[in-house]
Amino acid sequence: MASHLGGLSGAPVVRVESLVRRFGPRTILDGLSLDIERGEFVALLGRSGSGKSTLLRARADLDDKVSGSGRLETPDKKSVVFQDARLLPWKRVLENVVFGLDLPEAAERGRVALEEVGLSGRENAWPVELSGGEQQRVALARSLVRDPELLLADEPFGALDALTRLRMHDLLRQLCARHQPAVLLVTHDVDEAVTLADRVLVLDNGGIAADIAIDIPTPRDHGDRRFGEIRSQLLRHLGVETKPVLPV
Ligand SMILES: Nc1ncnc2c1ncn2[C@@H]1O[C@H](COP(=O)(O)OP(=O)(O)OP(=O)(O)O)[C@@H](O)[C@H]1O
Repeated sequence: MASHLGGLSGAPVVRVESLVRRFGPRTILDGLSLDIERGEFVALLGRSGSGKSTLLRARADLDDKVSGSGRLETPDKKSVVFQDARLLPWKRVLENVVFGLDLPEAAERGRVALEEVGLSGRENAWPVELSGGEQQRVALARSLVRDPELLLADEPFGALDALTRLRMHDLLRQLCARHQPAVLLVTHDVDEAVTLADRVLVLDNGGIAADIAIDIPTPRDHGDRRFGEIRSQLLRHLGVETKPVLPV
């Protein structure tokens, strides 16, 4: 699992200070500040429309559609994973993983990355021949082969069935432990956030409404008492009340 240890060694990987972002007259992010340390795994929860994707995709430069202010620093070496794998259908799996990677050892690195995500032997398959979960594995391999300092993930497992999602949690946890990127994961799934993250943030009213360190050793058990407490705390911040289950 990612740890905070790397954070002792220097500046944060992501620095967001008093960030304001507006679409036309609507202010979506309203003075939001946030640091992510090297190797830290941060999950971002928030109601639909609260601005999670806007934060994840925020860029330093503004344009006609987006106005705002504040400071936003992210590393050059960053990768993004979306809900859909976005593979190039006319390229084989290995070609997708190393697409645009201009290195003599690209193919070898691509093979290693595919092995890491459990897809050895599928290098020459076409994307259409893979299941949704397998395609997301390829997307993860494509991200990690670039050795990113920051991995941005926008609901990467949202389209997968529950069992595949659990398997992907295990895989992502292992990959992050090995590669130690800083991670910003947007998710609707409170359990996913508590399972994976070092820190969970709740976005509300354009700012960080809660910032909760997850003090549970990994791998984490959903049935654990502390897991349940943190889940309830987060649900309250999201405006969902949970009632304790009374013994009968
Ligand atoms: N390109 C855009 N132009 C105008 N408004 C936008 C644009 N992108 C997002 N918005 C608005 O900004 C608000 C925040 O959107 P965003 O996608 O960041 O929310 P979210 O928290 O990721 O939501 P969800 O959980 O439903 O994906 C929404 O009200 C949305 O309509």
